[in-house]
Amino acid sequence: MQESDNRILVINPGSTSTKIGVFDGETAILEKTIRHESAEIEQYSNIIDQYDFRKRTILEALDEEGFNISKLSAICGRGGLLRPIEGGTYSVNDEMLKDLKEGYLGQHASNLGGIIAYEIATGLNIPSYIVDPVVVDELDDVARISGFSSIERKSIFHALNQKAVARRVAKELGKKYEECTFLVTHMGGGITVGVHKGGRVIDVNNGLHGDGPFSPERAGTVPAGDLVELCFSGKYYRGEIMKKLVGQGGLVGYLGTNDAVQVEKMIDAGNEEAKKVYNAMAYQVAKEIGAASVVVAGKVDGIILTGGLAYGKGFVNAISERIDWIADVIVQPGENELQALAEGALRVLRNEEQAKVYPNVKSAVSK
Ligand SMILES: Nc1ncnc2c1ncn2[C@@H]1O[C@H](COP(=O)(O)OP(=O)(O)O)[C@@H](O)[C@H]1O
Ligand SMILES: CCCC(=O)OP(=O)(O)O
Repeated sequence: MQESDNRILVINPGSTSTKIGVFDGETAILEKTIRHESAEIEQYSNIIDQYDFRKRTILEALDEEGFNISKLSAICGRGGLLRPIEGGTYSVNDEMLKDLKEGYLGQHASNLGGIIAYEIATGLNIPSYIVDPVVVDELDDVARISGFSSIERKSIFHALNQKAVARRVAKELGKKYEECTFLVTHMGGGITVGVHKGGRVIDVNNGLHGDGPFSPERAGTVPAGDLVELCFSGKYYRGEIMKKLVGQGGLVGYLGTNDAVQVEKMIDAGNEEAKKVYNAMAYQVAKEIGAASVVVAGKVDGIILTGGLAYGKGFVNAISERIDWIADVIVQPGENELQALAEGALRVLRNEEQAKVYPNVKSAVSK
């Protein structure tokens, strides 16, 4: 190991996968994605119930690759649905663990990132961190107003990857991230479209159970009145409705799978329903990007398409042909989250930054 004191394990639990990495300094020596079918995930009623299964998955994967965890110097997990906070690297502390276990702003696999990081790290007597959690909140005030005075719009999105990819593209363009205006679209289990301006994400759809396009496992925006009728129809418990919005929504609801590769195979085999639904998802993503462009009056340096779905050429084309009149479309398939987690931890381990203490300033924003 080049940098003997800086071997970092990074843990990224997503809705359709668990991704892990081991880094020596900035260099990845292991990156692994373990995909989870919706049937495997659906047997758990709460995210916290997935704790043993996800932790075991991680430890078994490390074992298979012959990694000795006693050599680690820190563990960094993807941060979940905490109170709204500014971006950065945070030490996992008791208050954070409490909010992650409860799911302060809701239930999502990323809640497990900090918890698993802490549990493994404590056994090894090393520090644990999270970086740029899904609740990073940099919204302009105008974007908080929903139109329903009892409900405020929230910033829940792929903050870690959106920021990491936007920084990478800015560098490739020879600019600073803070000088650019990008519309960044992350397309994974959930789909979020963020408006990045002056180094802040000033507007974004709530990708969990708020608004925006439907996704492999989420319903996105649904007609509000019809949803209210369904909630009070007596046919469903609260938990069942929530599952129809998150987990069993989107592609899962229509086609029974969260796997876009599978959907593409169904389409190739002549399944017309799969074609219609997949095309509708591309249509909704494009529509959301169009709406986001209006936030900055069309003055956009680039539209970035990223996340697992950005590997799908047909899907990307179906989006691009509707939006490429706005700005150049830059496709960055997959994500940079493992690297971003490692770099966030490294900045602290190298004393370039101090770890932030949770919770901080923005936690006054209402639930
Ligand atoms: N080569 C590919 N072509 C099309 N879709 C893909 C490809 N690879 C992965 N995907 C899809 O991307 C989605 C997962 O994206 P990902 O960013 O890994 O999600 P998450 O982090 O939420 O688990 C899945 O629907 C998966 O099938
Ligand atoms: C909760 C917003 C982030 C998100 O949707 O992540 P996944 O795509 O990994 O589920």
